[in-house]
Amino acid sequence: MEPSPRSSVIIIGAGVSGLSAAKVLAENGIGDLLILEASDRIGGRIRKEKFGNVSVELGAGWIAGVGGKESNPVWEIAAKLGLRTCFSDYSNARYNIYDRSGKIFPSGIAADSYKKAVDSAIQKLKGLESNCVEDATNRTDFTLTPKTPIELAIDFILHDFEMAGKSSNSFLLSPAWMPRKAMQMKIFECFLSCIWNFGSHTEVEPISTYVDFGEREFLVADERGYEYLLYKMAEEFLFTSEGKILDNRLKLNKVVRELQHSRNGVTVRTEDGCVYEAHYVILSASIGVLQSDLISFRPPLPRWKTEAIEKCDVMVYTKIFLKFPYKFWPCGPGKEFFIYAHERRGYYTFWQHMENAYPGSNILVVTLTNDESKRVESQSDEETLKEAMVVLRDMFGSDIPDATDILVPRWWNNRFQRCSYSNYPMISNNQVINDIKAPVGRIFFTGEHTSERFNGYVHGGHLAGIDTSKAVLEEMSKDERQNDKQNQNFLLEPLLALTLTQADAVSGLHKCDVPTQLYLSGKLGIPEAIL
Ligand SMILES: Cc1cc2nc3c(=O)[nH]c(=O)nc-3n(C[C@H](O)[C@H](O)[C@H](O)COP(=O)(O)OP(=O)(O)OC[C@H]3O[C@@H](n4cnc5c(N)ncnc54)[C@H](O)[C@@H]3O)c2cc1C
Repeated sequence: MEPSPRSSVIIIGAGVSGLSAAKVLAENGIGDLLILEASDRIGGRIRKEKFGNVSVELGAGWIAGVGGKESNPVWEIAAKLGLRTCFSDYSNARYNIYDRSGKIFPSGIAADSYKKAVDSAIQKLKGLESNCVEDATNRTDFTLTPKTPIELAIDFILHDFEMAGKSSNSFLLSPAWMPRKAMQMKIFECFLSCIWNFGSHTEVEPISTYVDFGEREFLVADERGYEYLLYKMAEEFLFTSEGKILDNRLKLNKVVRELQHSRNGVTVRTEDGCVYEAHYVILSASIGVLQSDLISFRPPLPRWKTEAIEKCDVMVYTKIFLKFPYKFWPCGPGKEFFIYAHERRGYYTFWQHMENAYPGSNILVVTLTNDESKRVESQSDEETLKEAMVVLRDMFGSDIPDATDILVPRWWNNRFQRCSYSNYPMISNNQVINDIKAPVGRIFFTGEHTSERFNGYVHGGHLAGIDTSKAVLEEMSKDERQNDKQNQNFLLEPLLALTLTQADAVSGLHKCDVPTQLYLSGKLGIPEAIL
């Protein structure tokens, strides 16, 4: 198929990072940009769906990091657009832990188990801090191995919701927007104290979102959805009519399969056989997609790049929505979040009712992560519904009604996502993220996973998109300066030839031969990035 006219920049992906990048480019006069999106919509991991007559958020649900010394840019946009949000108060979740017979653990036991789990996590961290990573992981003398259902439940909340490791022994710091405020803040304080205690030796970073933007989190509860922010953003630089984007610079259902790159530019091939050319590409596909074989690169990406991509852990996070004919769970202050303690870690552990967000909606949400997410993704929704009902009957008795509807998002099996968000090692030297972010030739990488301080969050994606487009603009102006210089040399050449001796002229021409030839053949480009 004939390639389309060459664009200045092609942006792959129309999630928050791709759209933020495109908007900055457009605002800086890059009119001939093109956005290629694999799915049939914009938004990526920000996605609402109608469920039980309300809008539920299958992906990002919270605006995290509000009320601090700096203003969260996503919160600012939401406030400007009047997006409806609800404050999430997690402080009582640990006092709503149910055992399998429906009894709530006494607050003393819950507080004690929680304290032990936090202390244990801190000890492990300290072990890591003192550079005994191997040792600390293997030692069991000072750390608690969760065994009882309540210990397992708390361990799950601490690690999968705060440290987001794959197991209780992995020390990975996750984005901290997920339900767990009180506990998160507790462990966060501990992180800080670790850092202070270990002074300059430490490499544990506090969670920038909370330090910079504040500790509060707000759940988006708006019929227009979190994605409304993105439609409004798109409206600022793409042609829209009646809420629909009609601009042909946004192409949906374009699955990019190959990027062929050289000093001259990038050729993009899509699954439907289309070919697009650009001077630069901004690739915003998730880290999970980069780890998959969806997009191939010609020539292949250098080793430092592929190794960095492989090193980044991915987190799968699944919110399962259940609709009931009436509510049978406790409501009121301190009851929004509750926990189920089971012998199997992470088995339908974390619950939220949606009465605060949508009163009368009679919807419950249960959150699964990683292996449990993958397990439910691979089974039928009926099976998942059955499992969830057994859990709910354990907690609330056998006479509760069956759910009338269920919604199970499948982020892991979505080939355009392959994860919910990136998950960097907590103890790291930033090399991995720097390498993931670094461009390769004319291909620039963006997305939440490229945000050093805010990876995993919507604002991380937003800020990454802005940063990446600024870097591309910088390269474009370097190109321009170089082209101007070449132009000047080219114009001066005949003059120089007249004023120089024949010998001088020959050697002078020789000096500017290569760049001139490159210029004339249109091959002048930026140097290949550190391959
Ligand atoms: C379940 C879940 C809950 C979350 N909760 C929160 C939360 O409460 N608060 C918060 O701040 N963050 C949350 N996040 C994280 C947040 O959603 C992401 O960090 C952010 O949306 C990522 O944006 P992005 O632009 O980097 O990537 P994406 O949104 O994934 O955008 C990338 C786009 O690229 C497209 N694409 C992929 N491959 C190709 C290809 N080959 N060709 C063309 N297009 C392609 C994809 O279809 C997608 O549209 C959550 C995420 C999930 C999944």
